[in-house]
Amino acid sequence: MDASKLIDGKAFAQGLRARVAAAAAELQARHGFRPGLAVVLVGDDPASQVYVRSKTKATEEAGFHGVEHKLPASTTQAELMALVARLNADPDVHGILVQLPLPAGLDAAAVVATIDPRKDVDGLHAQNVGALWSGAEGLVPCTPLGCVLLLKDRLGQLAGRNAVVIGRSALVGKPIAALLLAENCTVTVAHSRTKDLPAVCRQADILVAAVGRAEMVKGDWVKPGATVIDVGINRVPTPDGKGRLVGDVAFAEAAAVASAITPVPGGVGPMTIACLMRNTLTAACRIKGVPVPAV
Ligand SMILES: NC(=O)C1=CN([C@@H]2O[C@H](COP(=O)(O)OP(=O)(O)OC[C@H]3O[C@@H](n4cnc5c(N)ncnc54)[C@H](OP(=O)(O)O)[C@@H]3O)[C@@H](O)[C@H]2O)C=CC1
Ligand SMILES: Nc1nc(=O)c2c([nH]1)NC[C@@H]1CN(c3ccc(C(=O)N[C@@H](CCC(=O)O)C(=O)O)cc3)C=[N+]21
Repeated sequence: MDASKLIDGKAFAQGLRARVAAAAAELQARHGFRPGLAVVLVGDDPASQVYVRSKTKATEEAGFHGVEHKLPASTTQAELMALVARLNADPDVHGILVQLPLPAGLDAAAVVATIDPRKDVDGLHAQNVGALWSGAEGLVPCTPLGCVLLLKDRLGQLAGRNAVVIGRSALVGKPIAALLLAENCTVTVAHSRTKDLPAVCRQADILVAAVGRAEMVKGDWVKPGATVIDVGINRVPTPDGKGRLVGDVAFAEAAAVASAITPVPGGVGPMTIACLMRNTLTAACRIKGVPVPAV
């Protein structure tokens, strides 16, 4: 594969995190506060533990105040809601992320509704969802924001392009569709009931896969010259038992046809973490009433 086709999310994310860290140092010097992020993890899903660890590391590197709350899977709805209420009231916390999915028996929608929308750095609260679709100021989900930053960096103007998003989750598919629509793309949202998905995908100048099915999107689903964003994170078994990460796109086949493509790992995943830092910086500045630095 021609290396210039690769969209290096890891490198872009490193740059973004460095700019966020510089802005945070400036805030500390001028206004005397640090952005604060609270990450809440319920239960002991090993994949979630990996993400939470990388979020905590990024929080430290950005010079933010960070708190990690690890709760047992036996946590009750009332206990979790009480923790969110405490974090809402904590003046040192400007961002709250509750890692999803929650263990069975806990109502994620009710928890999200409890988060102060100004601290909702995942952009999942109804107020932020409404703001995203109506063009008002709010907080935008991290993974979708990361995808669009990569697309604009690679393609410049997105207006008029045909975008196909596979997946319609509240965390990924729907907000990506909203952001691409705001960039004046013509957006199709495909899902498990879509008829002839390969033909729909072949229409796409921009193809975003957010499905959760390892290597589902084949090379002949990709329009020649298209830009492919692979959001999927799937661990597949290997003979040595360690497993490896693959995306929702069959990378080698798709890369042969596309003009640009994100790898997994090293594509959208690192952007999610960097955008979480960016959102926390934004939330902190708005809450404190100081200008939001452009990063
Ligand atoms: N890189 C990152 O930072 C992040 C990566 N992820 C990864 O992205 C992927 C998607 O995550 P998420 O949106 O939370 O997943 P969900 O399971 O919530 O949503 C999956 C979506 O894919 C659709 N779908 C499932 N099977 C098919 C199929 N055969 N054909 C077409 N559409 C299908 C579903 O359709 P329907 O609605 O009809 O059921 C649904 O809309 C996962 O691999 C996840 O690990 C997630 C978050 C961040
Ligand atoms: N409330 C909530 N918000 C989320 O944003 C959220 C969530 N819940 N639940 C789980 C998913 C998944 N997610 C990822 C974050 C970083 C990487 C990431 O950094 N991936 C690295 C590889 C990491 C590895 O090696 O395991 C990469 O793709 O290069 C992946 C996935 C955020 N999620």
